[in-house]
Amino acid sequence: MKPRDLLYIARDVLRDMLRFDAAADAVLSRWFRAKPQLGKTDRQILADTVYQVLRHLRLFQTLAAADDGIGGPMEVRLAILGWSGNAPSLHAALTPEQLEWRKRVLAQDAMALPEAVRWSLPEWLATALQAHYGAEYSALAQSLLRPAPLDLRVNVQKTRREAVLDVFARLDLPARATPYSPWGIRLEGKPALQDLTVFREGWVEVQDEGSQLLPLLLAPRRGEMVVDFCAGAGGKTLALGAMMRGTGRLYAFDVADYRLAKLKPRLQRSGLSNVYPVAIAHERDERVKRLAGKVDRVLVDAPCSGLGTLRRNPDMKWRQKPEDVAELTTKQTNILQAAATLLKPGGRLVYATCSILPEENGAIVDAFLASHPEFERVPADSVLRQQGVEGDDLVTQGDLQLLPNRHATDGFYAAVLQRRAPSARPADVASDVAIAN
Ligand SMILES: C[S@@+](CC[C@H](N)C(=O)[O-])C[C@H]1O[C@@H](n2cnc3c(N)ncnc32)[C@H](O)[C@@H]1O
Repeated sequence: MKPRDLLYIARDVLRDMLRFDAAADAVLSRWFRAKPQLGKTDRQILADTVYQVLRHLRLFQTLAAADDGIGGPMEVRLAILGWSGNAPSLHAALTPEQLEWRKRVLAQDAMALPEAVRWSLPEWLATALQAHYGAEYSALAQSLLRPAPLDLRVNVQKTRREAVLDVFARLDLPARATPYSPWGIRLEGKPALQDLTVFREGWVEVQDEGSQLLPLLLAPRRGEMVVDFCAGAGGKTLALGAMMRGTGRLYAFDVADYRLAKLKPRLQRSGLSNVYPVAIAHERDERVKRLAGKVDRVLVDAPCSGLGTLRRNPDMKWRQKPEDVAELTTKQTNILQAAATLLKPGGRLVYATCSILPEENGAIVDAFLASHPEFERVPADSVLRQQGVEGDDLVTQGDLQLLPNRHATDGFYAAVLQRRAPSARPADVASDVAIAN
């Protein structure tokens, strides 16, 4: 497709996306389906351009409003500023006037603008992050603007990380072991995974390194009864199933059928036979109640604002509002309480989110512990150490706290909780041996 035509498609996609009534990836997929004539490179440029605009939206809108020297609707000017093709395609896409305008606008000194504009954060979020992260706010805000790398998790049910790294080396695809997760591989580029045998055969799955640490905190053992309470498309379910070496029973609950449906092909590739997807109506569903007191370990990967994943989903910062976060915290509280009833005495629960807001994280766990004296917090650093994960900087006030500026992962939070055994010994994490290998 001619770059100039692509620029105007980007304008139309942005017009749709900036209504924020659907997730950006869903809007983009709809456009890809509507425009089958777009080639692979066209799609890449289109995706990179509109995501660049979503990341820097507040800055671009401010800059483009201050200098409207080329006229036309705001969406065209945003697409011009966000254009992410190479130099020849840029010159082919823009008129000389547009090129000149782009150069002039992007050369403006943004330092004079307020930080929240420079880092393209809505005011409420900038205020919340600044209040919680203090001196780290600036580094965090800037790290959220950078695109995320492509991380993979090696399926230990089928292979070892070294074997996959060897395959990538032979294919000349730059890749390296991730620093924290024992199963993680970080790729430099973004190869089409569907074309790779290692992917088709279930040796690897796409999963951010931070997300890989949550199953490690739950540390399920062979033969146990485990529930992934908010399993979605099963990113963490698959890792848990592999840690259990395909033994025991792993229930994958979720209220969204369509998300569980996406787990099915992944399960097939994974070679796991211990996973039981169950669609529940809500957290108090009869199918949940039937397992009360019978489960060894429960993962609650709670529905959240997703604000820790802005590198991948920059639209979330524009779609989420403070009142949505307030609604989510009620949901999180209810889900945590219901999930906790499943545990046997001595059982472990991990409460996790991909949010960086304290009200969805520590505040939920603190309130739960205050009203549930039969539970106690287990220090996440000791659990991680038992699992062979080094990194004291991963844990803040006893809980896992991952941030893109510190750990080059998405933002994740997780607390490890244990239901006290009747003998009421304090959390004896030392007796909790590392996963059977
Ligand atoms: C953060 S996502 C889970 C992502 C998933 N664990 C993964 O690794 O791919 C949260 C999930 O919670 C589900 N959910 C929302 N309300 C729920 C409820 N009341 N009970 C169980 N799951 C719920 C959503 O459908 C969504 O799939």
